[in-house]
Amino acid sequence: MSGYLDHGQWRDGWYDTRPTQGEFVRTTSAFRHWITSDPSAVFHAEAGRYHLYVSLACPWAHRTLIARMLKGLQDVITVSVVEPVMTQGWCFSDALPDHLHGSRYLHQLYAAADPGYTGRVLVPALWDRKTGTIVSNESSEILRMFNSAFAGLAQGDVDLYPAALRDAIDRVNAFVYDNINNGVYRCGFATEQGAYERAFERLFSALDWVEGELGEGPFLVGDRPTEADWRLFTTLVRFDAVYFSHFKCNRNRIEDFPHLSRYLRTLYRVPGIAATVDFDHIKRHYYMSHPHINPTRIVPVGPRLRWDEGS
Ligand SMILES: N[C@@H](CCC(=O)N[C@@H](CS)C(=O)NCC(=O)O)C(=O)O
Repeated sequence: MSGYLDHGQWRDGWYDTRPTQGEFVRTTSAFRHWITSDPSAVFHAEAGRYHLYVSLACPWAHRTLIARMLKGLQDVITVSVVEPVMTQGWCFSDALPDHLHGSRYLHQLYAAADPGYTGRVLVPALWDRKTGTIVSNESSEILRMFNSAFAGLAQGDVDLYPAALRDAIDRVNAFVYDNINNGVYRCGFATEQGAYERAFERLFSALDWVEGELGEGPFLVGDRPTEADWRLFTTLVRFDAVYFSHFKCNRNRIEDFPHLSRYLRTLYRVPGIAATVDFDHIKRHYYMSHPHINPTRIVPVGPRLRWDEGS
């Protein structure tokens, strides 16, 4: 199941919510180097140098895969995908191998990057072949690096973080992260009724707010999708299939919000995006990796989702 590294040694274990009255508190990402386009920097953008480890189930990793695809960095950044169901945390298999090191578990790479590492073993993780370490395991920063540092190597010319919109994007991101991206986890991983209900109220009042905003304009900021939209998208696309039932986020489905559901369809239909969404991985990961929430580990068959059909 899930666990963590304790001075480089794997230990099984879940998040301890006792000190926070049942509230889930996300741990901060440990590897925070920054890749730049400056050739004299230790970590500079180069084709074939960096390798991205992702889970197709994970909404945070999904952001980085979307940025890689929209920027046209598929030939520049190589990828390994972990198995959706955790064993010793994230793992690899013959079908889904670690293309770079042939490891069995992602925690082996964390221990290789830092033999004394203590903490959770998270995706996404961006590995540097040259220095043999993890450059970053913070999705928001990997997304920004793909957008800016790698722009000169990119096939696509889309800018996900345009200079003129940065303040507005940062404001929306902070709100969406606290209340929605992390909000669904706060609902699902709460271990006391009060903590769950507080997260639930915040989540749905935030979705109501976004619904209102999307009644005024097609995207969160400006008239084309920016990173703010893609960061929201990875939560919305999982919502009706997983968060609604598994995480008890069940006041409404996204399908029940006219503007949010229209917006979700629009983003899903951007060329290349549907191929980054894997419902088999998404559903098997959540329903099978959290036995304290779903002890039978049965994966629901539904719901029927119709984003790629007519609106
Ligand atoms: N702040 C991180 C969060 C990443 C994260 O929490 N990833 C989850 C998967 S959705 C994970 O790897 N969890 C494994 C664990 O907690 O043991 C980011 O945005 O990159």
